[in-house]
Amino acid sequence: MGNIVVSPHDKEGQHHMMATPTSNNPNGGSAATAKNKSEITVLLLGAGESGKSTLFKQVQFFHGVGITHDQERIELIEIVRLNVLENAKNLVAATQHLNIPIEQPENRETAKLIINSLNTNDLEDPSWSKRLYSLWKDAGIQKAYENREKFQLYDSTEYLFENLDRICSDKYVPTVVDVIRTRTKTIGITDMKFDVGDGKQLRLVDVGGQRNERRKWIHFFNTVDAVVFLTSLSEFDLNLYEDNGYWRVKESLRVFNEVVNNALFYKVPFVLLFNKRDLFEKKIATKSFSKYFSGFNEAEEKNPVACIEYMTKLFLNEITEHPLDTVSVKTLSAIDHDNSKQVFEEVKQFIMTQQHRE
Ligand SMILES: Nc1nc2c(ncn2[C@@H]2O[C@H](COP(=O)(O)OP(=O)(O)OP(=O)(O)O)[C@@H](O)[C@H]2O)c(=O)[nH]1
Ligand SMILES: [Mg+2]
Repeated sequence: MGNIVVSPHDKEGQHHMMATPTSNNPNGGSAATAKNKSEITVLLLGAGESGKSTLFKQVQFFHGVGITHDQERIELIEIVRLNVLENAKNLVAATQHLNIPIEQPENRETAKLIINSLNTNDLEDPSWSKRLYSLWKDAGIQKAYENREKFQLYDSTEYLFENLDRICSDKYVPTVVDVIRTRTKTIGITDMKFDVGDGKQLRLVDVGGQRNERRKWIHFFNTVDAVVFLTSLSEFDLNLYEDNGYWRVKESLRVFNEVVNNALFYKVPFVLLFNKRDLFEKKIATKSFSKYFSGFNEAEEKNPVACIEYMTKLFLNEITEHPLDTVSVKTLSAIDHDNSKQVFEEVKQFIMTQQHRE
């Protein structure tokens, strides 16, 4: 894999980690306006929190793009600590909504400060590591955490609380894993380019997946050479962040249907990535999968392969207008560096092979 040029074109400046601007064009450089034969544009699509940016960051990392500037480090520290605070706030709020008492008096004090006044600067203090960890271990907070399908909580909550020692140190430097585990909803678009041989470059485009971000997708549809659609396997018991009464799986199927059957994508190589396999396998060990899918055989609900086969059929049934021989289905655990590398390599090979067929 040769040179890499990374160009974040994030109009609203929300998601620009570890990248060096190469263009000021808010539409995303030349490929967005004039199709360049030597450039293969691959669009990452999917609903919010499906893992698009996580995969994008992994691709950046395995192309050698690291955290290079002090300013980026400062921004990342802020993002990681903000994730800690948001998770802590959501957990405390959940104890109130679910009527679960926080057991220890000192943890109740910490909870009050979290809701009323704590900010990210306060977290640059090891005493907060102890206080937040004690709160995390409180029986009341743990009970709320066990019921996390009833409210909104980031997937990396446990990871962040288990790493408070580092995160609340004044010497804290975010690691690659911290960056992969941290959530920032994407607003606008981010892209990167890298050589893929034969004098071609692959341009990977990450967009925001939440409802109000999706109207921006259409701007790319004319220029896309392949689509990678992510959906989270572990969202079967969750509702949307932006609409707490709407089932995430239903949303994901709906968006998939709209995209895969779009006339502009007819014959465009299409990859369906079932992400968060790690979380999914943990979840089905303790939660009933069949409760959410009336057509699924309850006797099979602890078997991940059977569950994934079922999900695959569910998604493939949505395809009415797209030739099935240009669709590939894979599973992924985007927080796993090696798995991401292997799966992305397979995705790339699939797209390149499809390109040669044209
Ligand atoms: N455990 C686990 N967590 C994951 C996986 N993929 C992503 N995550 C986490 O899920 C959260 C959301 O991932 P993002 O990559 O931000 O999701 P997105 O699709 O870009 O979301 P939007 O930008 O809102 O569209 C992050 O905290 C990630 O660390 C996975 O395979 N396993
Ligand atoms: Mg994103």
